[in-house]
Amino acid sequence: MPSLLIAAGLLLAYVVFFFFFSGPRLPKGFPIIGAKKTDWFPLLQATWRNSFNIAAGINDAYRNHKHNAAIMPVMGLGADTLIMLPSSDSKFISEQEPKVLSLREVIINGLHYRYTLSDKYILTHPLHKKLITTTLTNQVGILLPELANETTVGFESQWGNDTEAFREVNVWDTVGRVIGCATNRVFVGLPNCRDPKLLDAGYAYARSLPVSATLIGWVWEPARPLIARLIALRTRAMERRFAKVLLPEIERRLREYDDKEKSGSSKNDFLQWSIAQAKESGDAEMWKPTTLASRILLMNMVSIHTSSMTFTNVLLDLVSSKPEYIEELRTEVSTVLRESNGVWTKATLARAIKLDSVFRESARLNTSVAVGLRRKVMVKEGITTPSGVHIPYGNVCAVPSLAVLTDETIYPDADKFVPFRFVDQRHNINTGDRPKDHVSSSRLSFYATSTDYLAFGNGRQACPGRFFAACELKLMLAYILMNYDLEMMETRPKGI
Ligand code: HEM
Repeated sequence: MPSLLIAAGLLLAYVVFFFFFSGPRLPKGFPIIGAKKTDWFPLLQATWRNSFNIAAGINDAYRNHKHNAAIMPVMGLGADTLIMLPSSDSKFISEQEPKVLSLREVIINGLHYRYTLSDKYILTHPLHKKLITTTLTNQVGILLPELANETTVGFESQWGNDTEAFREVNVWDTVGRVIGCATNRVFVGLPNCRDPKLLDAGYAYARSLPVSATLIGWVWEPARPLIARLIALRTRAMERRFAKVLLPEIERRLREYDDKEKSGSSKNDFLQWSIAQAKESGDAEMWKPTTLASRILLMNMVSIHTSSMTFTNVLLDLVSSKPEYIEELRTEVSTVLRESNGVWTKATLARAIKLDSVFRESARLNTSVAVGLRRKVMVKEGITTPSGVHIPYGNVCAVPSLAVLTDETIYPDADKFVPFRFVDQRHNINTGDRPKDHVSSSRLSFYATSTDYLAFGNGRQACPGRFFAACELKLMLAYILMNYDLEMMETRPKGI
């Protein structure tokens, strides 16, 4: 009995410490989303409710606190407690530089990279972001044939090429595999991109990381250096496994780079660009083989799950809609391809506006970014937003993006999948005798962000990989449409 009492006392002390004394100073007087008047521990009980039904919390924030801020306690979003701002503050947040409001700090803290990633250098020197925005985005057109080849090889192996009988496939698993190979074709090239050991380790790391990070988040901070390391053992083992497969290739390329420095390498992939970038920086830490391997692992982390989720959703939306939509898409794809002699180029993809709209619409309805524009306040004096909210240093703010993306006043029939919604909007911009407004029209393409469309975030810290992702995913869907018959489903499987 006494030991039970001691355990209960310790638990209570922990809960009180965790929720009332840990973390940054919260602004006072704000309503708590998810709390009820009858709650004994409003913050604690609201955390529980919000974490298990985040959509309800977000919709509550949007409906009931449209013009004022509220506190949203929730586990696992990069902070124990978010300051949910009215969406009218989205523009202001989007415009802030990382040294004022930082997304990276949210990611690093949320995923507890201090314990879950061995190489800290890539966190303090996130040069991969520059490579994504510049080299990767510029090279996408040149890399399309390789992506197309990997798509064909991937689907033939995952879905087969039986022309007689339908076969049931697990979309998430098979698509994840194809995307893993195609993306790594661009990251590390052949033959490593098809190495199941590399793909499995990258995948396992991405799966175990959020679990480890969530568990670490529950550990009392002073005890973390010890306990967190134990929790992260599996995640770190996956990181080592990934590096083990890639290290021989990295070391070979580093030797080749030094030999051929004057003549240049024949490889055109992310690893090669990272080596060149590291060597140009003159900082030997940057070209340590393990640092380069961790950078590629991080790239796998940020790209493959997001892209697989987006693609799985688009496919499920289409097969649960109308066969006419699929036919319209097939007609568009075959027309644009015929016009470019059967070769995919950036321009060919840009002409497939129905294909583009389907992705934008599906990502709107099924966004994985329920809480958008998460940013940590980095300035000691805190920030004051245009809506008049003052957020002290160290807090994490956000906006209810899921609710914005399904707001009837912005997107009529918001709960419905309307695949060509953005094609119609583009036509409305360019009807009549007015000169064609290509700029406004392109603002409705899949990768375009705005305060009303936060599937890729928005502003200075929006997803840098979205141009690449959009090209890769559209190419893959076009392939499926032209090479497979899809059996329609009566009910759209629920996203979990
Ligand atoms: C459909 C697929 C994808 C989706 C839905 C997606 C979504 C996002 C979102 C919502 C953010 C946060 C932006 C913000 O808060 O303003 C983000 C950040 C990021 N994304 Fe993506 N992403 C995708 C694919 C990719 C790919 C393919 C890459 C790499 C090639 C990538 C690299 C990154 C990086 C590095 C960041 C962090 C940016 C920073 O630290 O400032 N993403 N992504």
